Order: sequence, then structure tokens, then C-alpha cells
Amino acid sequence: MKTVLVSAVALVDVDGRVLLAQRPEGKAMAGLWEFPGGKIEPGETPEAALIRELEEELGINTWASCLAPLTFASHSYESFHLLMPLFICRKWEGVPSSKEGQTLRWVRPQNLRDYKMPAADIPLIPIIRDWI
Ligand SMILES: Nc1nc2c([nH]c(=O)n2[C@@H]2O[C@H](COP(=O)(O)OP(=O)(O)OP(=O)(O)O)[C@@H](O)[C@H]2O)c(=O)[nH]1
Repeated sequence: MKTVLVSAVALVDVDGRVLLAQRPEGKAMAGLWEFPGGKIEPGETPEAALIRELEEELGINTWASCLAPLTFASHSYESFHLLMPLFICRKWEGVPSSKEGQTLRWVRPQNLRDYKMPAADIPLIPIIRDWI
């Protein structure tokens, strides 16, 4: 099975809330809440992919020096295996806004369980609760 590399981030605001984005209608796994990010392109580092995706999806800028490794997801979906490093970022420029039709929500770590997330993300929730 193909391994797909996706880079994702827990953006944490000054109140300790984490940003979730709801996948828009028409996409695979529509309606599920996920961490901002996306596929790593050939030749791209995970950090560069994330910086690019954050600009495209949310209109914010950040830097590799502001991305710290937090954990990762490794999960077999039906048609691919997802390997997803999850970074944590507390510093960026601009105000996150929806550029691709996603609904955005700042969520307290203890409330993450109330949001339906992709299967790969479920094991990440207690890690975020413990470390943020
Ligand atoms: N960004 C992100 N993707 C996740 C998370 N959890 C998870 O299973 N994924 C999966 O990782 C892949 C992310 O790819 P993507 O966002 O770049 O691509 P996409 O499905 O929108 O398709 P596209 O290639 O048309 O842009 C999707 O299959 C998505 O469902 C998560 O928390 N954040």
C-alpha cells in the first residue's frame, strides 16, 4: 500500500486553544475536523510543506523555527497508509481565515473529543491534552 506523507500542525493561541478545520463538502472525509496541513510534495521538507499549506489554507505565515515536533499519526486507511508528523506552533503572522471553504474553530484541548476527526487523528487527542 502507498504511504502518503502529510504534514499537520496544532496551532495554539494565547488562550491555549487549538485550531481545527472542517473538511468542506465534496472532499473525501467531508465534515470531519482536522489539523491544518496537507500533503508533502516530492522534494519538499515537512516544514516547508506546512508553511506553504498554512499560507494557502489560512493566509498566515510562519517559519520553520516556530514549528516544534509534537507527535505523529501512522494509520492505514482503505486505499493508503497515512504518515503524518504533527507539529506545534504558537507563533505566526496574520489572522487565520478560511481560504478554501473550511469552517475554522478554536477548541480547548479538553473539548477536542467533541469534534468528529479522521481515524488517524484519534490517538493524537490525549497527547495534545497532556502536552498543551
Ligand atoms: N491536513 C490534515 N489531513 C489529515 C488529517 N488527518 C487525516 O487523516 N488527514 C488526511 O491526510 C490527507 C491530507 O491531504 P490534503 O488535505 O492535502 O488533501 P485532500 O484530501 O484535501 O486532497 P487534495 O489532494 O485534493 O488536496 C487527507 O487524506 C486527509 O484526510 C489532519 O488532521 N490534517
